[in-house]
Amino acid sequence: MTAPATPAPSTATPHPGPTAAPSTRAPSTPAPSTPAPAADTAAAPTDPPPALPDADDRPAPAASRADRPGAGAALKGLRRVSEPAPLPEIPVPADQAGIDELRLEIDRIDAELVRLIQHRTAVSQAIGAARASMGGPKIVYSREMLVLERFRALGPAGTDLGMMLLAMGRGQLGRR
Ligand SMILES: C=C(O[C@@H]1C=C(C(=O)O)C=C[C@H]1O)C(=O)O
Repeated sequence: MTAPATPAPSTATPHPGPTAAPSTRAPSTPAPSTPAPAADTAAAPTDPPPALPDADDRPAPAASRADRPGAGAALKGLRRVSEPAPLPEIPVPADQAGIDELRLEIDRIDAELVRLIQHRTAVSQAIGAARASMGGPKIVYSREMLVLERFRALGPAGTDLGMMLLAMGRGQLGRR
């Protein structure tokens, strides 16, 4: 895929003393097995991942289990850009009007998610294009494992979501 016309702005502010996901995750959270990140958005979720040439440091996927020793230490490689805003409690609506109101909120959330995913994809592809132009690897598994650890806060489906985001960022770069 092509890189975005404008350079992706860097929103990552170095943060001394990262306090990433592990501190908020219960140690007893079951760890689903984490398959290798998908390399192609067009691939069915059940497809075996295609060969991924030019990766610099594989195989790291198997080491993504948060229950392995040192998982928390590994997450220190993920910077927390800012403290997350606390989320409001959502009361169960009492009537149709309340449901309609919450649906509006879902519509807003979804639109923002789509916008952010598009932005993330553009940022990821810009990094990939830069690395390719420097003769570097197309994929950095060690970094991808850190990204997936972040999404583990959402449970097993979060890992799937993280893998889909990684695949979107790879675009053509991840194809054979
Ligand atoms: C964006 C990068 O390049 C690739 C894409 C990643 C992503 O979308 O998060 C992570 C690692 C790399 O495989 C990067 O190295 O940070």
